[in-house]
Amino acid sequence: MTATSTFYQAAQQLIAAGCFIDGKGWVPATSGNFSARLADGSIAITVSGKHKGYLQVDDIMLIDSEANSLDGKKPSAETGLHTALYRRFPDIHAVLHPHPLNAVLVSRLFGDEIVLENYELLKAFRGITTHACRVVIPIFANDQDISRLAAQADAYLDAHPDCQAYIIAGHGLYVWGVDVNEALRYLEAVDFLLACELALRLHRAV
Ligand SMILES: CSCCC(=O)C(=O)COP(=O)(O)O
Ligand SMILES: [Zn+2]
Repeated sequence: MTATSTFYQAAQQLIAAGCFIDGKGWVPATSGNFSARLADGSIAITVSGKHKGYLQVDDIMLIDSEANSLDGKKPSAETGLHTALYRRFPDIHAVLHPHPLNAVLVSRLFGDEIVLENYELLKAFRGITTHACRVVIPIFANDQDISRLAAQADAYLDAHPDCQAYIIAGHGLYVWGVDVNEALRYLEAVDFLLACELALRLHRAV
């Protein structure tokens, strides 16, 4: 397969992911960004400022592993968070960052993490084979300085290498996977589980 067709294939996957994610209402008002790492180590990523539900091939661009544009286009403002995840996890090939309502609400109501336990849907995560386990999703303070935000995530991931998603407070969610489909599965699972925790919190409050 040529480098071009690999890019085209990745772009099609990100476009389809954007349609699906937008259908769920998870990328309002041009929010969010998506990327896929190609076989040669370059990264297909959404151009900054595009509506992620209406992406065209032209709205996906190519960067190197250091976040340098390879085609003159302007990558996502949050590119540094994507490249930091690809550097850390050699096996992942997709990073999805939506702004789902449930993740934003959780970040307002819970502290610096949310603990998910005893849910069958936890088996959506790679390596989890039983509901009887504990998955922690950290909540980081938002920061307009993406290098500082990446350092915050890196410090956490150093200590918690099995972490599969994080929330940025008042902002959104990051998930990653071996491919776009796995990252999408994690996104759907996390959103469902956050909705469960929010409903429980509401139920206990009344
Ligand atoms: C309009 S949302 C503010 C920026 C943001 O958080 C985001 O996810 C989209 O930024 P991008 O540069 O990737 O379009
Ligand atoms: Zn964002």
